Amino acid sequence: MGRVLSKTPSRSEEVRNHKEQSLVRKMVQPRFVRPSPSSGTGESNSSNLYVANCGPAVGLSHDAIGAVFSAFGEVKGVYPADESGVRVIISFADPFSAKSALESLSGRPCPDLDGRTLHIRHSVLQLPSQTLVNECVPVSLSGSDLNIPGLFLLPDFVTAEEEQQLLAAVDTQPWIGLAKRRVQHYGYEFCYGTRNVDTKNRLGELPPFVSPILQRISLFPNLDYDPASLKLDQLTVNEYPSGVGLSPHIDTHSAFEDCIFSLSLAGPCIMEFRRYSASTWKVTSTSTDEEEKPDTSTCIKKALYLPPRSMLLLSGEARYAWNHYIPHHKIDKVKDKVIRRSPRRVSFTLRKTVYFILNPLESKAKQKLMFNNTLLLHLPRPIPPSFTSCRASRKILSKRMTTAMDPKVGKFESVEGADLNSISKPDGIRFRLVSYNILAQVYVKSSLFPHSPPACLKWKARSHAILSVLKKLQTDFFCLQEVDEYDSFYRKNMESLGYSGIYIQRTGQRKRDGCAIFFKPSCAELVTKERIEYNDLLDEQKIETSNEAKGDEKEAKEHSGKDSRDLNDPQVRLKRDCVGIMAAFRINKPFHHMVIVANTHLYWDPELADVKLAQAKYLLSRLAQFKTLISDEFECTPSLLLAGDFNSIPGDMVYSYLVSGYKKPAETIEEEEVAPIPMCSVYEVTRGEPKFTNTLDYIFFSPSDFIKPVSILQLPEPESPDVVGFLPNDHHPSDHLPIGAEFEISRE
Ligand SMILES: O=C(O)CCC(=O)C(=O)O
Ligand SMILES: [Fe+2]
Repeated sequence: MGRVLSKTPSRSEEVRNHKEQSLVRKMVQPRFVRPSPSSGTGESNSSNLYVANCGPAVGLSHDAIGAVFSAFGEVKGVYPADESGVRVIISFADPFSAKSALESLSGRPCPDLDGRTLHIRHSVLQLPSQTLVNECVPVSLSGSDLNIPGLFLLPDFVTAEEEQQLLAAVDTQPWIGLAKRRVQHYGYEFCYGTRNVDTKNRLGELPPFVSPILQRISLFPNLDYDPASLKLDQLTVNEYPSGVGLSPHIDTHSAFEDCIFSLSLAGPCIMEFRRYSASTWKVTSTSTDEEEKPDTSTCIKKALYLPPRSMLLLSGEARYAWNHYIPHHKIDKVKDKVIRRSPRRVSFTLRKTVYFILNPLESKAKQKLMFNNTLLLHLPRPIPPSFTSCRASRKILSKRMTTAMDPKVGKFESVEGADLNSISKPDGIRFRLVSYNILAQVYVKSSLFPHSPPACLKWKARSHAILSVLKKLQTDFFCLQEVDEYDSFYRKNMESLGYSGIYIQRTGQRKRDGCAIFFKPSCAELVTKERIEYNDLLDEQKIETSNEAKGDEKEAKEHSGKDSRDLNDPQVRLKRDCVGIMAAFRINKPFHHMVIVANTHLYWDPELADVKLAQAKYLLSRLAQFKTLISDEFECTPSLLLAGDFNSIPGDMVYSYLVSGYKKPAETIEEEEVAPIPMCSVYEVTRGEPKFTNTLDYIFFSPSDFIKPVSILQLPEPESPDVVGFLPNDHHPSDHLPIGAEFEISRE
């Protein structure tokens, strides 16, 4: 009788099995895709997650990602979600593991994945009928036939011999593998995760083999552009195998100047162009660089045949108003001919990077330069005594009141027909947002508020009065600052008023208040959120040292309320523990619309105006990135609201910076100071900024054709009896008053 063979595989068998399994895994990759923009977080009983903002293109291998997710259950596979290299599908063995991974990891930085903030949704299974249909757009053979201003195509820009030399040159260089194509970067690396260039890392001069092309470009006919656009310093070489295309996109506005040149080599392709109707392109052009997936009914499409050796120039309208893309086809129809794509097409895309000196995300060296310049140029300005909500400047007497608290709130007053013109749409979405610094109890000491009635400073009376104000305001969103006792008091009480909340506490140990956004789930569904910590502006290695120093200075600070350490040290100066929070909400009725709401509290001290400015810049850079992510992931144009206590008055550097993206170029301060997103203050564009106490708090919104403020919360006149003297008082439980606005969103 034969022996029963052992079932335990040998080591070599194990290795082979593993290899076979990975092969099988690759071959049978399930067709899971990202959920459609209208399906919210996807199918919540799915075992598959769609994870954005991580992948090989940002240096995170599928194995590393799988290891992090396997902490929540058995991971059956990690697959690219698309060709971007920054989105993956995680396939769990069961839906419970998927759900708990989503709940634990989504919307917060993941320390084991380079601190990237993951955006996770349940994935959906793609049905076979949804596979790509080859839509036909008539293909033009010449650039001028397309009739797109700023687009030029020059055939035979290089000779066949030069083409071979260029291909040979890049083939000696290492390729970076993306999901479906390979790339090389010269000058600066283009980072697919952020859709930006890493200006910290100059890779060097452009290689000598492109010099003849650069020379020839300078002789390009029709060139009448700003010479800055033509000092090309970035080259991306793309290699597409047959059938592989490129998704619709507009090259990143904030990363690249106007003129973009693309040389086709080795094989032809069809490049398609699409844009929204003329009335909307201005709006999208001001946003950062999103992949646009518009409603096809309002979109014009054109197609151009790019023969090998031709050079394409996209500039002006062609560069900013039209998305360009290469359909993923193996066969293209050009006029009446059927053209098979060659096994390989290589393109050289040449661009000029934009250099932002004051971008706080740039190199620390530049930050310090900015820092010193600002210090030299900007003298601290005292807050005028009329702005009484700045605690440090409160010196005037008020009458004492001892009666029980009787909170008062203003009414929403219509501003339709005010500066913003359009007529109200009957089927628009309307919602209200209130911003309110509720004054953390930790700051409420009678020594700091000597003129307020002592009874109204007590936590119990004040907290209940605040709740009563919030209840009376009946708004859809609250952006609250200086929220302490979030878990023990506000969250629960707001829940019983029908609100859900998200919260970020200040960093550091000393001050325990933070920023909260409360929203009505009946109005808006929370999709994803991100934390903003302004201590990110610090040079990380040095934080340790400053922390050590902290203990010694603690006592001194407590007495003065100020930081007695060396404020010339940027590490000390920038470490203010201030925070913000931003979130994307989906409003479902009467139609789907995504709204991004950000809430923050910037540093208070007028003497540290440069620090506040650095915080404001960091805030807008994060908001712009978040907006790009949301537009891209949810295929939408979100509206953008930013509220908070900015501790700045109109005309301050912070205020001027925040609205600089909206002003006409002639009005902007200096070119490098322009904010990456257009923002304007809702009070300013309607009734004017309030004359009174709240001139530190603002609600900004990003103007577009489809959002307009329809009412604002009235503020009392300075002489109104309920505000005469000092806040807090019996009618106002904080030293700030709530500000608010109602917005109307019309269908895009
Ligand atoms: O391959 C091409 O010709 C276009 C490449 C492109 O659009 C890009 O790199 O942004
Ligand atoms: Fe492009």
